[in-house]
Amino acid sequence: MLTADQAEALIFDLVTPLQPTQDTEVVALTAALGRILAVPVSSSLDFPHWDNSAMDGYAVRHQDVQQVPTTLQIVEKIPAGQAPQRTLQAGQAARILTGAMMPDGADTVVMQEETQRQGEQVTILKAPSPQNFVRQQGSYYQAGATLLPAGQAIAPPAIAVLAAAQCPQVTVFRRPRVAILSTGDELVEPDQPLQPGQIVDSNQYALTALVAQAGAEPLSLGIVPDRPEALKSAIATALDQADWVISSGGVSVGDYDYVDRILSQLGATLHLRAVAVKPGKPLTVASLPKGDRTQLYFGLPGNPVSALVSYWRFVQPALSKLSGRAEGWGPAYVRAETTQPLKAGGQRETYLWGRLGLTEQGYRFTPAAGGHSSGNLINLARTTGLAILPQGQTQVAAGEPVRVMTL
Ligand SMILES: Nc1nc2c(c(=O)[nH]1)N[C@H]1C(S)=C(S)[C@@H](COP(=O)(O)OP(=O)(O)OC[C@H]3O[C@@H](n4cnc5c(N)ncnc54)[C@H](O)[C@@H]3O)O[C@H]1N2
Ligand code: MOO
Repeated sequence: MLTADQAEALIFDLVTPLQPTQDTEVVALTAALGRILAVPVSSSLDFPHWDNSAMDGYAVRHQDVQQVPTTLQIVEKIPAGQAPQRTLQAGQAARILTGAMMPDGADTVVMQEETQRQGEQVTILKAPSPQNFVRQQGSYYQAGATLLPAGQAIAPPAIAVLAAAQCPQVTVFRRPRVAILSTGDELVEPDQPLQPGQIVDSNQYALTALVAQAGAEPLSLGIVPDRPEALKSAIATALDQADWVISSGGVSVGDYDYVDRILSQLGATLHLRAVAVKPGKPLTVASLPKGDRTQLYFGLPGNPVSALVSYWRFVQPALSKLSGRAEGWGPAYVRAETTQPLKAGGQRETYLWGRLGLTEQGYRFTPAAGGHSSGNLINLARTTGLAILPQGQTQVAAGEPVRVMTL
């Protein structure tokens, strides 16, 4: 059985990211949050666009103000948004406001607090250094410079950069489409009355939300009964309609665990059937050709916690690579001090869910109350981290460090 790291590497190798030549769309900047840039964005402008003042004060010629106090004649007032009208001559100053364009002839700004005004004259009280408070044209970046590389996720500061660079639209990767199905005769929708032996299909809803959160487009295909023909046609439809497919349930060794067999019948190559982790040991990863690309199928275990942990650990990073992101596919890991003892069986790498908090003394991990059964979905809702005990380790004492996967 592969370790989690081996499985992660194998899965990454199977992923061909969306292509900038064919998998893109143009979206308005207002709809670009969270999308992945498909082509680099470069600037058509210098930034700042022209020399401008960083302060409210007076634009002067540095050579005029080396000996202070000295009094200059004010020849113009330049508010932001207005082009200066005159070239500054010897002995002259221009009243200038923050962000306003420097007049020709001026090279230095003296802030208002270091001057004294009398009518149309200003006395400079303190000698400034050359270019004082002047933001030089092109000093932040120059026309032609790359502002944002391809593969970057567009966060709010990037939106500001794109707006400033006059990009009202951007070319981004399309959202990958991920079909989701739940297998099991025992499953019912949340609004249905429960008969003895039935449970609600929570995985469909959890996985749909997770896929949407990852920036992909979820396609919820509902519950499929444990009948091979029904499952085969549902999986075939899902493969047809989506880039990738995620199912939950039916991947163990039970009498109704048909997923792997059906994938083989559909011509898929099975790469993985189990990983040495707890929860989430059964995990089917298969690939199929579709046109000139490869589709992936993830068969997650049915237990609700196992399904989510498997998704976080193996599917989400792969989806991140598929989406065109250039880096940062996997989750972030931190070292945290556990506030309570942690226990594991030791046979498989074990993931214990709980709350990860950041204090001034560093990260703290508190395991969920009520135990770590892979069927106990309830205490997963407040989880923000998964503490990882390596294979062979059976406990961590309170106050000791532990590796935690952030969620
Ligand atoms: N003999 C063995 N039995 C099991 C093994 C094993 O190695 N040998 N592995 C166990 C482990 S670990 C897990 S995890 C489960 C995974 O089994 P399946 O993926 O085949 O899942 P099911 O049997 O269909 O369901 C397991 C469990 O989860 C509930 N479930 C299923 N789907 C959903 C859903 N959509 N929403 C909420 N809950 C769901 C289901 O009712 C079962 O209780 O196998 C062990 N068995
Ligand atoms: O791996 Mo199963 O996921 O332990 O419950």
